[in-house]
Amino acid sequence: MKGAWWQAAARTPDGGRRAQALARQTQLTKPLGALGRLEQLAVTLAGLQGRSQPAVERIWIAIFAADHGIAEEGISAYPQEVTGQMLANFAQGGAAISVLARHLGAELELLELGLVHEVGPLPGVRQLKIAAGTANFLRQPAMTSVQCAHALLAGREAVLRSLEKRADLFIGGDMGIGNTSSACALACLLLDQPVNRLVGAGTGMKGGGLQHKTRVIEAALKLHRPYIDSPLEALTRVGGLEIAALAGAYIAAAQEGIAALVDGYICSAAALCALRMNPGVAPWLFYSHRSAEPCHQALLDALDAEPLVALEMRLGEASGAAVAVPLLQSACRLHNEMATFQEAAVSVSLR
Ligand SMILES: Cc1cc2ncn([C@H]3O[C@H](COP(=O)(O)O)[C@@H](O)[C@H]3O)c2cc1C
Ligand SMILES: O=C(O)c1cccnc1
Repeated sequence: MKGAWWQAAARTPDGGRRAQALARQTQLTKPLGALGRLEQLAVTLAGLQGRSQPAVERIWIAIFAADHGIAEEGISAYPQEVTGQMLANFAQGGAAISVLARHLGAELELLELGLVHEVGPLPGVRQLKIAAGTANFLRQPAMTSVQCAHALLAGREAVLRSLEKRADLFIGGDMGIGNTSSACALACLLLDQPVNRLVGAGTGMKGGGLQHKTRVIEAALKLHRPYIDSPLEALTRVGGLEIAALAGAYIAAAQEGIAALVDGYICSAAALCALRMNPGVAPWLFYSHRSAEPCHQALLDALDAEPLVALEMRLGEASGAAVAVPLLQSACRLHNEMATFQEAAVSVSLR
């Protein structure tokens, strides 16, 4: 698709602010480099936010929920109804991300992109209903190109709303039973790797169940591979509505100039799509955690990403990103509030 919005140039981070922040780090009362990667985080954020005092105070978390047709192949340990039921749980405040968002004082935006098992209107849930879930990609493309474009746009619109509320940081999250199969299929296509090297348990497929999941994804890739000539085509054929929305959000974040913190496995698959669709996205993404899913490391390697924490989490819902936020906040507060050698009358090393 020539001339689509996702191909428009990403913004360039502010090199002047970045250089200023780097200079300030040399003046703070600590041996240079002693705060490790926290120093780099503050310097990078200063460049992205275009301000000498970077901040992560207003946090926007958008959770994209959607069903996956591939779930009918028995590739998840949980039934498809759980997608909608968990969306209701998010809305009622009982899910992991509900707790973490409250803890952070973050805005939690819930978006229903398309369910098979409708849950009816829920307070606080934006219902877009792009399709009744994706089609089963073992038999046909998961999405039409129009559906995929709608989902990409849903992600962009979430980013635009976060900017209206003057958010400092955008976080996307996923909910969709079966989406580890989609993420694995995407990773195999984008990284040109065999399924058995990247496939993982997801919600808990082990032994024969995992073998079955592997065979289903292999068969699906055999069907689609001959038609895949672009990352967008891969996303359309084996992705999910929520994965496309996440990719759209990362691209829009880079175009509109807001830093995004990437969650785990599913979000990293979306981030790799986003980068392949628009390479200017790369500087705008921070990577929060390393998921216990084996495929995640392969994706992180391809993204040249070193996540902030590795807690063996494998939930999704933006939960890994949420737990990493305090690290970004610490980096900012240290950068902004520590005394300089001059202010504290501490001698600078002469050696
Ligand atoms: C109760 C529950 C809450 C979740 N929250 C996120 N996921 C995560 O697990 C699902 C992907 O795993 P699979 O591909 O094996 O279905 C996604 O919905 C993802 O968001 C959950 C899964 C369950 C069961
Ligand atoms: O790491 C993730 O994002 C993940 C892992 C398993 C299931 N859902 C999400």
